[in-house]
Amino acid sequence: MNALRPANVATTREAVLSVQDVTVGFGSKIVLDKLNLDVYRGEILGFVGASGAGKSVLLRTVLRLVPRRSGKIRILGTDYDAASEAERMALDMRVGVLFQQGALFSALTVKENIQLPMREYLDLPQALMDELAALKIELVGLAADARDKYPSELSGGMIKRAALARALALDPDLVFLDEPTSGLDPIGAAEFDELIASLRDALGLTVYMVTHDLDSLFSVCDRIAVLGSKRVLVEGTIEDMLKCDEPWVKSYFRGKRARSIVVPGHDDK
Ligand SMILES: Nc1ncnc2c1ncn2[C@@H]1O[C@H](COP(=O)(O)OP(=O)(O)OP(=O)(O)O)[C@@H](O)[C@H]1O
Repeated sequence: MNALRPANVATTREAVLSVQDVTVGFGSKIVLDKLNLDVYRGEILGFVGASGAGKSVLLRTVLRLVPRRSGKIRILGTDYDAASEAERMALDMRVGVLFQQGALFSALTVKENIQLPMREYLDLPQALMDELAALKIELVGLAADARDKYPSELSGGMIKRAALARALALDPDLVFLDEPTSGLDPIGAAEFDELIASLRDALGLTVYMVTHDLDSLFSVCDRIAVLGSKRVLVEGTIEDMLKCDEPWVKSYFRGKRARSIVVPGHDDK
C-alpha cells in the first residue's frame, strides 16, 4: 500500500455529501455545533476525532437516525428534507452503510442478509436476487460457499466482508463505514483496507469512513477530517495532518504510534 498516494479525487469535486451548519444536541448538551463538511465523489474520506467527540452522532445524523436542531444535509445534491417520498426512496437506495460489528441478522444466512435491501427496495425474482448476491459475495472476496452460512459460522473478517456485501447490495454511490477495521487483526485490517480501495477504484464509490485506525488513515484515505470542539477542526490530506500544529491532531498523527507507521520499524526510545 502506498502511504502517500495521489488523491484519487474526481476533478469536478462534486460534493456527494454536504453537511452545512448542522447542530445536534441531546437535552442541554450540544454535541455538534454548526458543523460543516463536504465529501467529494470518488474519494475515501477518513473521519477521526477523540472518543466521545461525536463521530457516531454525525454519522447517525446524516443517516437520519438522530434528529438535528438546525442545518442542512444534502446527499447526491438533494436536500432530503425538501425531497418527495419517491425522491427519498431513490436517495436511500444510493447509500450503503456498514455499521460497527457488521450488524448482520443472526437468523439469516449471508445470502439472505445481502438480499434484505433488495427485498426492501426492489421487486426482483428470487433467481435474479440469488445471482446478484453471488456477485456481491465474489466482489468482497468471500468464497462462494459463504452464501449459505450464518453469521455465527463466520470469522470477524468474513462478517465485515459479508456486511460490506450487504452495504453494496443496491450498487450505492456513497458508502458509510463505521470503524470498518475495528476488531480485525493487522493483516485482516490491511486486507480490508485494500478491498475498500479496490472497490472504490472499480465501482467509483465515494467512501465516508469513521475510523481510529492509523494504518487506514495513512494507507487508503485520500482526505481526512478531524472532529473536535463540536466541529470539523481540520481537513486535508495525510501530509496536511502531518504538518498541522493543532494539539490533538499533532499528538494523534505525530505521536509514537503514528511515527512507527510513517517510518516502519521506527522505535521511539
Ligand atoms: N442518544 C444519546 N443521548 C444522549 N447523549 C448521547 C446520545 N448519543 C450520543 N450521545 C453523546 O454524544 C457524545 C458523542 O458521542 P459519539 O458516540 O458520537 O462519540 P464518538 O466520537 O463516536 O466516540 P467513539 O470514538 O468513542 O465511538 C457523547 O458524549 C455521547 O455520550
